[in-house]
Amino acid sequence: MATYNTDVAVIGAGTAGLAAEHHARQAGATTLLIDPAFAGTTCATVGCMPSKLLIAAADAAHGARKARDLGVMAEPRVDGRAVLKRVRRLRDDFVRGVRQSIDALPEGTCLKACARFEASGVLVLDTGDRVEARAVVIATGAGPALPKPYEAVKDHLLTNETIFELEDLPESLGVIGAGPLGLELAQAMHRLGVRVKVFDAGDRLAGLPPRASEALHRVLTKAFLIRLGCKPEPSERNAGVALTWEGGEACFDKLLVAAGRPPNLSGLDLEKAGLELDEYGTPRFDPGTMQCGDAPIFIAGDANHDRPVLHEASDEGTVAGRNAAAWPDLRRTARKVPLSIAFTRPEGAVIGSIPDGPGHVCGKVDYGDQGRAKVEGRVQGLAHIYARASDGRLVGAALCAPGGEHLAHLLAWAIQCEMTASDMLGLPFYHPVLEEGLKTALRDVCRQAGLARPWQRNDDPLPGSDGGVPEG
Ligand SMILES: Cc1cc2nc3c(=O)[nH]c(=O)nc-3n(C[C@H](O)[C@H](O)[C@H](O)COP(=O)(O)OP(=O)(O)OC[C@H]3O[C@@H](n4cnc5c(N)ncnc54)[C@H](O)[C@@H]3O)c2cc1C
Ligand SMILES: NC(=O)c1ccc[n+]([C@@H]2O[C@H](COP(=O)([O-])OP(=O)(O)OC[C@H]3O[C@@H](n4cnc5c(N)ncnc54)[C@H](O)[C@@H]3O)[C@@H](O)[C@H]2O)c1
Repeated sequence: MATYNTDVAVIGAGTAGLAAEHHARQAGATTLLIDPAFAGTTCATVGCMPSKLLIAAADAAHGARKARDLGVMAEPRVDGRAVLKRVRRLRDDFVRGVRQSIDALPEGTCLKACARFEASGVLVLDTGDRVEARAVVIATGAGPALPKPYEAVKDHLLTNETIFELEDLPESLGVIGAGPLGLELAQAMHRLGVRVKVFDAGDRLAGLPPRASEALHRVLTKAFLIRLGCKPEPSERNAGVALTWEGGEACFDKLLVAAGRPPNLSGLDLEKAGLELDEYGTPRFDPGTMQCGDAPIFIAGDANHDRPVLHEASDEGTVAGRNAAAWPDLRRTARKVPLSIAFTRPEGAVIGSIPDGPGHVCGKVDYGDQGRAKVEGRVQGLAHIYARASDGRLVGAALCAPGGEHLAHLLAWAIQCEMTASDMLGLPFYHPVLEEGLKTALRDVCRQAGLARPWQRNDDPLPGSDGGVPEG
């Protein structure tokens, strides 16, 4: 049994943990990085990358099928084994890249073990070794929730940790959870020819505000069933699994459980670290420094359940690592504008803050009537842009729109640059592009906020450019 001494111990070698270790070392600290597997990050192995690879195949199948609307006849034949083989092959390339960066860490940095706290700066490992550290970064990520009723049908369940290992596509798939994870994979599977139905206990899709969620619901339910406000009961049925709900029943080969990803904190014995926990058992922390209370303990990435997306895990790890190394000399960061994107088609996105109540205006555009969207045969969705009524300063937006992943970035950047709707209208908009749709919503903001539009620009609608203003 060894006792290791270090300046900074990082628990978890995912995106947040790797960033924390790197930046603590850059700041001059000695470091130890502890992980039971060093398998690669969630993003590369079972998250962002394999899901987007599956979506890429689904886009290809859908594009071929839709081509006939443009007068091009094609009938796709989906080879499920080949699709999944490509997903894994390219996924493994991404994972190899992560593993190479782990292999390149200075010798002795990595400890292959599961860690838990014995005291504030003391960790015990499941190898029996101990680590004593001046500061600790918790970067243990999150894992799939398994609601109790689903334990009885375990053999038929898939999660994001197993779905990409399938050798072939199932014939049918029930999806529990209409968050980004459930919806992205449900739509991809549907487009690849799998019979899909989605169930969610809540009333929103992909965490979107009501109007954007309704718009996405309208589009997606043209293709497959989505039941909201529904917690079906699972049971074994022949070689598959049945879901029963009030007034209905359906059988599936497999169920994908996408019911959220709570942080991996339960095995850490956080109470021994003396941390104050919130009602979910997550340490209270300062999002400007990532410090937990006033302890020399920092928490980053999905483990803190604050902004569980990749770019935030990376940034939070950077701040946590730097501050752990310099503790008690902490540096505070201003957070980026919140940005989350669900890669459904059309994409759903929430940017900044969605205000509720007076003091704000909401400019709207209907992508059902937008020039470039018509050209592409993608006339679906909307964008709502929120701004302060007093000066038109942009504060947030919700989208369900073709090209939404790009529109969302433009809006996030404009909000972070503290632009007004008029400022944004003053920027170049090429023609004919999906971005032109945003001009309708920005003009709508200017009108409602009594804001002058740039005098030297013609921002009136061009034929076949802007979308219409939706009612309501
Ligand atoms: C299917 C899916 C798709 C996604 N798509 C996107 C997307 O398109 N865009 C986006 O921005 N985000 C996406 N995300 C979210 C993104 O993947 C996560 O926010 C990000 O990977 C979190 O990184 P992390 O470092 O916090 O956790 P992880 O990468 O999960 O790392 C946590 C590490 O901690 C280790 N660990 C756990 N407990 C212990 C312990 N006790 N001791 C030692 N080590 C421990 C684990 O082994 C693991 O290596 C997706 C997630 C999923 C599941
Ligand atoms: N594009 C992206 O950025 C992306 C994609 C996939 C996943 N992710 C991340 O992965 C994490 C997990 O995603 P998620 O979609 O699973 O989480 P989520 O929490 O966003 O959604 C889970 C959904 O499951 C529903 N649910 C929970 N228990 C249920 C039950 N018993 N029956 C029916 N419905 C139930 C909830 O109402 C909720 O809508 C999130 O942190 C997300 O940010 C991100």
